[in-house]
Amino acid sequence: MIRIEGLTKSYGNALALRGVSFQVPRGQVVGFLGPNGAGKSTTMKILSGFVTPTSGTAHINGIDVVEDSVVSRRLIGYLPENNPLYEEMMVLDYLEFAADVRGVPRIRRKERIRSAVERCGLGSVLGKDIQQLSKGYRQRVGIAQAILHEPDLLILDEPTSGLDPNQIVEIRNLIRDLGREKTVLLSTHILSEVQSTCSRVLIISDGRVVADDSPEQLSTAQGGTVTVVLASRSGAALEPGQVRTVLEAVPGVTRVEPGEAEGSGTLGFRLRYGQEDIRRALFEASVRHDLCLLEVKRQHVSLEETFRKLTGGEAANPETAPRAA
Ligand SMILES: Nc1ncnc2c1ncn2[C@@H]1O[C@H](COP(=O)(O)OP(=O)(O)OP(=O)(O)O)[C@@H](O)[C@H]1O
Repeated sequence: MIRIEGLTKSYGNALALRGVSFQVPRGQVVGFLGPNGAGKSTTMKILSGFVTPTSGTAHINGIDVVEDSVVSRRLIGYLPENNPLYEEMMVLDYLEFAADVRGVPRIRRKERIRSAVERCGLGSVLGKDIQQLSKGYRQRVGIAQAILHEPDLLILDEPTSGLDPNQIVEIRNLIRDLGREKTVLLSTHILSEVQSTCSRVLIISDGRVVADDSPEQLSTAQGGTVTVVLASRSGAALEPGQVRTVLEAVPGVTRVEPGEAEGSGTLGFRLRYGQEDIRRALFEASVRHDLCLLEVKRQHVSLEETFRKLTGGEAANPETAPRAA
């Protein structure tokens, strides 16, 4: 559905995209994550035909978005960042106007608007001016205008930004519902949103894609910690330094830190690991060294930690951030 190859974009001397490539097959709901200024909106604007790339190509369903932007735009429903709407218009008038702009044939217009209104839950506000609406309802109007022409691909730039928690849940449910029949690319800063809505995550930092995987795999690939509580099998006193040496030698363990014990005669440690699951090797080492594992608890790195690691932490701004790996 989407094929992007070697996309670059410079605004004057500033390079917003430094060679972005990815593909999205039909039917996926993809979360596009990245710190401020990473290049998410620029990528989405290029796909939607509002910005021309400096180099590289982008295709929607095989249609070049630069060469054939009139055709490619028909395949896309786009909700821009900040959702610009005509505030003084009534919701119904605005949707009629949007259907006209989108080239929805007159004969189909009524039915398409009815369907978008129903899907986005706008029935009760059709007669209101847009300026009277809450931010949540405005986002629904923005999504309704994006689906009027029944596009196969939805590009949603921060659809839940500025919403309260209830509104966020409602818009998320709407996106999940739309994702059952459409391909969706949505950008967000909210990591939990990606976990609850998306089957795939693309992380972009400083104009480059730095990760592309399912939310679960992304966390797993970054490793995590295993907390253990150990006792001696024979009843002999445990010597912390010796036990630590045993644990450090377990294949896959990258660091051993002190952890919580469970009472006298026990020792607790926190073991950091990379990609490998260390639990089997840990069990075997314990048996070999006459140790009894009273507790083993594994925790993957959270998506939030993964994001910070891949994007250079809080200072992840193209002007100031260290270049991501
Ligand atoms: N019209 C423009 N003129 C000059 N620079 C721009 C323009 N639009 C974007 N940029 C710059 O390009 C870079 C990427 O911006 P972009 O808006 O694509 O990032 P983003 O990931 O969407 O950020 P945010 O999460 O803050 O919306 C930033 O450094 C930004 O300042």
